[in-house]
Amino acid sequence: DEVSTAKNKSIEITKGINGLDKVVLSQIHGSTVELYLYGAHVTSWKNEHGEELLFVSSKAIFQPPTAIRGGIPIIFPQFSNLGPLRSHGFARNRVWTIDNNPSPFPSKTINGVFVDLLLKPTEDDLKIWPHSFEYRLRVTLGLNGDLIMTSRIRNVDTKPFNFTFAYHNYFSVSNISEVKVVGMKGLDYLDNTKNRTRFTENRDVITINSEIDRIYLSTPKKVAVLDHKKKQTITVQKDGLLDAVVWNPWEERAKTIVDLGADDYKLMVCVEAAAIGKPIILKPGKEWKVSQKLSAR
Ligand SMILES: O=P(O)(O)OC[C@H]1O[C@H](O)[C@H](O)[C@@H](O)[C@@H]1O
Repeated sequence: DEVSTAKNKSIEITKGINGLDKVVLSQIHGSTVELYLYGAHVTSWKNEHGEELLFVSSKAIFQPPTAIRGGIPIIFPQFSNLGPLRSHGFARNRVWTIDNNPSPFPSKTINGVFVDLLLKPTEDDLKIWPHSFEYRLRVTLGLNGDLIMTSRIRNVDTKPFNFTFAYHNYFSVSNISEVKVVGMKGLDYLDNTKNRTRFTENRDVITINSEIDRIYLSTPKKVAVLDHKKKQTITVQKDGLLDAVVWNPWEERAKTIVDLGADDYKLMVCVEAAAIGKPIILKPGKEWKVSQKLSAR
């Protein structure tokens, strides 16, 4: 019964693959989240039945400076090649620290178990991106198994800076042919496979049977991934993040990605909560606060 199966919620700091530091959050009904300090990278999110909801590549490389292929990379301060930095910026390639003394941040999630991580630029980072910032990430596993990620990015410099951002969610799917992405009808998108030409989506439901790489602009707060075979819906609820990226490399492009198994593209879809279309301009002393909540039902 309910009482005898309930465990205590817990947070455990342990070693993951290749001895990298990993945090494991566990909830009383059995759901779990795992994240690496390397990249503040969530690599696992399981429901109370122990079913994995995120995709991680069978060939993922858990070795800095390579970003982990799968899970939830944090894309900051640059999405893709939209600026002078390497693809997707550097937050996913840095070792974050645990913030044991986070600045005041009331947890709205009752009975959530959470960890706070912190990233500040090093001298070398300031050479490639000369802007002082403090990035605080709170990762919360709710009592009901929801995964909530809240980002607070503060400009501690003397000049404004601009950036783009994404929670680059890789979801696990039974087969890409079973997947429907909903919430984009009537929206404009930039097609990354066509030099970011702007088009308008006219489908109610997006099905995927070839390479897709699109930045949907100003989407509703909720977008969803339906998996017919799993009888599962994953909802991405965004707060402060206007855009949503949908990506699947499909067969040919997948072959060019060294850390993606040949057939892995069938088992994943990326639906990312992002701020790309209108880059964020942050003034000195100001903080930008956004979040996403992932639910699987
Ligand atoms: O290979 P990565 O740098 O991790 O990028 C993986 C993918 O991320 C996003 O979804 C972009 O829209 C894609 O254009 C890119 O290919």
